[in-house]
Amino acid sequence: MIAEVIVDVAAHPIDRPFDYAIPNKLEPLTEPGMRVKVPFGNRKVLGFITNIKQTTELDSAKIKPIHELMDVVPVLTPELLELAKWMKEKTVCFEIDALQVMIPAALRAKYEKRFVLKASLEEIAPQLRPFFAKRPFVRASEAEEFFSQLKKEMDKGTIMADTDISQQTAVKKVRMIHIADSLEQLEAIEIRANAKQQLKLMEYMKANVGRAIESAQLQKEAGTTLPTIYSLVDKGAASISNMEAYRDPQLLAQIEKKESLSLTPAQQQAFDAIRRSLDTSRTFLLHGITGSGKTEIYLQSIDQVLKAGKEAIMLVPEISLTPQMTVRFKERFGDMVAVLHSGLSAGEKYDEWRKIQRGEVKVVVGARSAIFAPFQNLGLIILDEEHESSYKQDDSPRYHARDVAIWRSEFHQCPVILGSATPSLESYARAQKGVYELLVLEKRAQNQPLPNVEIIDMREELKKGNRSMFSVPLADAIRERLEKKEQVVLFLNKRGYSSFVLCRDCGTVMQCPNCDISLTYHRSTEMMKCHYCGYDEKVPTTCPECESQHIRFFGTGTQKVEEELAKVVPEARVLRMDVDTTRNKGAHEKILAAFGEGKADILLGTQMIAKGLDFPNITLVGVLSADTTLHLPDFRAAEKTYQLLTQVSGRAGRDKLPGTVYIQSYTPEHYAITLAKDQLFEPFYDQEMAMRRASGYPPYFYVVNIQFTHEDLMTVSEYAEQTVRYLNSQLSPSTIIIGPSASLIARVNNRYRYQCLIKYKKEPKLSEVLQQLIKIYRTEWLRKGATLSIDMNPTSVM
Ligand SMILES: Nc1ncnc2c1ncn2[C@@H]1O[C@H](COP(=O)(O)OP(=O)(O)OP(=O)(O)O)[C@@H](O)[C@H]1O
Ligand SMILES: [Zn+2]
Repeated sequence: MIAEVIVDVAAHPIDRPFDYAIPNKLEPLTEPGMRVKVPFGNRKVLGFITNIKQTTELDSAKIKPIHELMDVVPVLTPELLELAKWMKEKTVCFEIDALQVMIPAALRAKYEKRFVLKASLEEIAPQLRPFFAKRPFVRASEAEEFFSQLKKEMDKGTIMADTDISQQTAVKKVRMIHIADSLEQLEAIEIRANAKQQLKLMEYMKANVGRAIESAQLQKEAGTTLPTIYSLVDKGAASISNMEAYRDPQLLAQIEKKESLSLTPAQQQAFDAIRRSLDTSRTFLLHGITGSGKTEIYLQSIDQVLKAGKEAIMLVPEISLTPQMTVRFKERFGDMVAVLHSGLSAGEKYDEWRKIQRGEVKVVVGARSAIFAPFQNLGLIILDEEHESSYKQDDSPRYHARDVAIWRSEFHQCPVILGSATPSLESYARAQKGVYELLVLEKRAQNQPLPNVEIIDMREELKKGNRSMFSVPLADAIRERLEKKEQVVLFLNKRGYSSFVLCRDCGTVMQCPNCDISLTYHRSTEMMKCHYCGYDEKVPTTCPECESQHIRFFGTGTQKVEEELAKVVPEARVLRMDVDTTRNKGAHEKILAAFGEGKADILLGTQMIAKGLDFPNITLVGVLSADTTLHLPDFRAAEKTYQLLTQVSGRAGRDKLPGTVYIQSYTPEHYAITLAKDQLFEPFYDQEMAMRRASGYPPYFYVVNIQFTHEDLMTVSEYAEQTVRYLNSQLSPSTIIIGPSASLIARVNNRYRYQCLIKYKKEPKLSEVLQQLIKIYRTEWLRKGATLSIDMNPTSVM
């Protein structure tokens, strides 16, 4: 038998499976979807079996055997293997990348450098012998000190360098103690009268005949120690076994079950439409204003699916959204829910994934990659906040979870729900055309009014002499809420700029030496850091250009806002939520829980607090600067600004207390801001669509972004130019090719970046042309140190 294997070798010019012989003894065990270790060139690499067949066209004498089967049960279902082929085609990626992204990191290939002994122990240098005494190989990390000696041995041929796949043992094991089944058996055991500890444990065991208990738990309950347990085990009072266990990622210990709410008429109508279509691959766009009760519709739809014996995937955009959402799902579905997001450790993710694979859970709540949950009987897929750009992966495979969801829904004949208060233009346009079915919730769940939104012209504030980042009305409103013991959310739209270090005398801004970007100032460590390559250095005391001592940080990071805020309302208790304060595991949950319990008056944060928060006591939301996303050189700038403002405004007045929002802006007349004021989505949609039509951007045109990098500026621009010439000669005349031009950040990590853009309406040859381009790249440019990335339907073109 022959296995077709997709190997983990990225640089190969042609992306295709390779044939390997299945050794006889492995034959009955081998199935498609399993991981294997196979020889490739003079290395061993990881691969995935995608097919098993009887014959090969290759010379059977030359065909190499599979080295090792790495799974007992396939990690990929036939459906996912098929999906990978589709992703390769649609996103122009390597099939191996598509396969790897579908499984938890713990199962992905990890290669380990090591040194293998090729002679007898006596033949190598004495200092090296202890290393090889135990095993015939040594890991590179273990022998760092002896590298020069190892090199000498390698020259002699007594030791060889090698890489191997390290199999991670990610399964957690716990020690179980099984107390003997019969009381007689226990009573027959003799214990010396002075062995107090053993006697005490024996009493416990007699009261718990036949029980199996985790060792740690037993030690706690019986007030005993492991040696004592072992001595009774030796006497035959109990037996020990190791049992596989799951890590529990839930910081939220006890969650009580909650019943479903009775739906409002509007919710009922949307729910009925979904319920009627549970056996079809229909896509719904649930457009409901903030606080309109979309989540309740998700929950009740999933309930229907579970009753029909099927499974559901619930996607949320970011980890910060997950805690509240997770709680709501656990309240409703208890142990049926697995959670998958980037805040979990690799082991925790692997455990959650195994629960899905084994059918022990029926629902998964997770971020983007949870779309690959290996359910086999899917009944519903939901994308909450479907407009979020985090649903698109920004490195290979550059897939969009929405596209994958729709592919899987066709495979399983089940519906997809795309939910949002601010749908993406693409989705809304499809709903207008009838490709998606539009469901609308126009009112908040309990008829609460939308918050009253005020736009504040910061230019006027400046004219009045207010140089602070808080306008007078916002500062007054904050004070008023503090008096009434209500809560405030302050939102800093930080994307696109942050604090940098500037010399006030000569104007020099501290730049990263490797990238064309300024360094970001980190107050807690007094360091300046490059967010692109990780370079960091201490803030200098004098300017490196003019030696002035007036070198300061500039800009508005959250820390700076926090300081200013303390001047406005010194008595306020403030919680800050940004990249810095959420670095530790579980930090999101803790901050949000503290705020929910009223332990702070003000929650100050970046993008991560803009959506999902559902706290009854928030009555004021302040947006410190609405403009930062608006002026980014990107065709989605207005859309993103509108979405953000709507989302963040929606955090106010969700319960009984009415909400107010202040949006501060230097361009208050921009339509993205004026229309966000009243959450007027349709007018915004119409206006933005007109802009997109005029400038030839999605959803009127499809866009492909092609980016090159190279250490040498001339080389990279040369490749980009060749590409543009090639595209022009191949693609149809109605297709527009823009560029080549240097990217917005023209150099990262000492590599120059160039890009070009394809805009097309219909381009039957596109896939073929791009494949050809990739082939040129892989056979020529790659060897000369270039990288090429192709992004189909990019979320941004910066
Ligand atoms: N049928 C209902 N009866 C009573 N309360 C409801 C009902 N549906 C939803 N709610 C409540 O209304 C609030 C808002 O609902 P939910 O969070 O589901 O809205 P959403 O549309 O998902 O909001 P957003 O998009 O702003 O996050 C919640 O506190 C929820 O418990
Ligand atoms: Zn850098």
